[in-house]
Amino acid sequence: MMKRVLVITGATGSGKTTVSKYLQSKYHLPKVITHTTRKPREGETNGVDYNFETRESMRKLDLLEQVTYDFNLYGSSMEGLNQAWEKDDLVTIVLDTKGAVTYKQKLGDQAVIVFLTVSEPDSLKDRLASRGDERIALVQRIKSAEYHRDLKIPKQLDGHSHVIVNDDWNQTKIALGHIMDQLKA
Ligand SMILES: Nc1nc2c(ncn2[C@@H]2O[C@H](COP(=O)(O)OP(=O)(O)O)[C@@H](O)[C@H]2O)c(=O)[nH]1
Ligand SMILES: Nc1ncnc2c1ncn2[C@@H]1O[C@H](COP(=O)(O)OP(=O)(O)O)[C@@H](O)[C@H]1O
Repeated sequence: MMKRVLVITGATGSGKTTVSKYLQSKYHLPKVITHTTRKPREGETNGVDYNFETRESMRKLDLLEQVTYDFNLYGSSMEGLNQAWEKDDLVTIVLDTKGAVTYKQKLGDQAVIVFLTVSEPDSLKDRLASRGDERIALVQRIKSAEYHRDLKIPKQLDGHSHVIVNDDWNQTKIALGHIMDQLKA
């Protein structure tokens, strides 16, 4: 089987982490752990949710791509991707849209993109608040250029992605099931 990576992308609060966790538990897809200089949120574990880095340790990594998102650095390595591929031919990764575009450009058909969105962008703020994000962090996030950019699918991915409107979780599970059926066929 060709090795592939299911790239989950979309705005903050659109449900990327929820989808990634569901794909891990229901379909046993290994997740590529990426690196960030962001501080861990409550409940996040180093080496599981992210490899949490300092600017110093981030600089020493050999990264496939790196972005700045809301003043923090995020990046993923070929080593991390290969580690996940050692476990399974189909793996998943959560990226911002800029990272998703890079993956599509570098990996072609090996990168299968899922763009998550909601029909009412204002609902994202409520979801972030109910997730427990600190108010200051939330306000800053919503102001960031990256947040606004990721509300819309980038033109390079338009027509080359599965788009899921994640309003209703049961519908999203059905849509993911269809994507998984296609990938396994
Ligand atoms: N390009 C890229 N984006 C990443 C990477 N790791 C995480 N991200 C993205 O960075 C953004 C911010 O992530 P985070 O602070 O965890 O907040 P979230 O949006 O609530 O998941 C999200 O769009 C993530 O998908 C990475 O290695 N590369
Ligand atoms: N379909 C949905 N309906 C309502 N809330 C949702 C839905 N999908 C996810 N959520 C909730 O929204 C919040 C943000 O989701 P999360 O997966 O953390 O988003 P992201 O990783 O894209 O920032 C979480 O509290 C999550 O439980």
